[in-house]
Amino acid sequence: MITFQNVSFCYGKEEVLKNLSFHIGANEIAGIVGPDGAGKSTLLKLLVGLLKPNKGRIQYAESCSTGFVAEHFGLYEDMSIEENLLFYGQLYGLSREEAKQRSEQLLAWTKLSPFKDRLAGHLSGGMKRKLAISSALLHRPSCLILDEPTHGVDPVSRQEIWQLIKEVKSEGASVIVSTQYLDEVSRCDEVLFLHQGELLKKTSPRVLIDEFPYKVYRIPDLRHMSLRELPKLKDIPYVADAFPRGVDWVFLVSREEAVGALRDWIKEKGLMRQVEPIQPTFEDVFIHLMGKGGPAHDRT
Ligand SMILES: Nc1ncnc2c1ncn2[C@@H]1O[C@H](COP(=O)(O)OP(=O)(O)OP(=O)(O)O)[C@@H](O)[C@H]1O
Repeated sequence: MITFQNVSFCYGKEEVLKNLSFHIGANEIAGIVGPDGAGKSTLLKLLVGLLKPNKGRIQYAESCSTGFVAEHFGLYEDMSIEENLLFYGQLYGLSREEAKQRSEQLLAWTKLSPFKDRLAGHLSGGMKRKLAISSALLHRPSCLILDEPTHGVDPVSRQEIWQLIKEVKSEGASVIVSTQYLDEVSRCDEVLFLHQGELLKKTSPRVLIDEFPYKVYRIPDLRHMSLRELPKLKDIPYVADAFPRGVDWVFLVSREEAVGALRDWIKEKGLMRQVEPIQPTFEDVFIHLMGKGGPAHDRT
């Protein structure tokens, strides 16, 4: 559907996207994941053609049409939900009948039907977000592009937004969606990890977890332990990384020998704790990828 070939982008002299190459297929949900300032919004603006690359090429399939919802989108706040939808339908060149039919479908998908006469200015954050996405879907684009659609919305709306994304996919379209929430990665077919303008990895969530080269262990509840101990533990042979998560400490381990050394440390500190194996999460994978500055710098 869309192919990036060695694409770089600069704001002035600052290069914020660096030599990105990837392909997004038809009927695929692609998640763009990365911390603040990684370049997610810039990448999406290139995808919709709002910005042009300084280097490289972006190629679109002939059938590709896009719908876009920016992170800070605009709605006509003094118009009702239904009026907003019909108005966008008009902007996209739909007949009133077509716009009405499509609006009804979108209102059902988003569960906004009972509120269709409410002014957009009087909606909750989650409802506004769903209306903005619906407005971008009136013309049935083959590729829907969403910049952080679930940022700051309540958990129920977040669930409904992902349900809507699934409906869009079931119609045959692709969805490209940026997020800071790593738990949303599992909902995507492909995930692109961006860090400081570089693409660290593009793969399916399952492969990401399956190929993670470390076993993950946890020592529970070390809230009273000084964080100054962590670097010492990172220096244990075959401990690839160690970091706190909540009150626990988490360890990425490349060989089992490291677990024995962690148990020795627990004994030495006089603690009653176990070293417990746990499933790697997308957060573990991402922290590890970022810490290593990408696969090219990987060490085991
Ligand atoms: N219009 C602009 N002019 C100059 N620099 C910009 C502009 N927009 C973004 N940047 C810079 O480009 C880099 C990437 O920003 P971008 O907004 O694409 O990242 P992001 O991953 O979407 O982050 P966020 O989640 O905070 O929006 C950041 O360093 C940002 O300060």
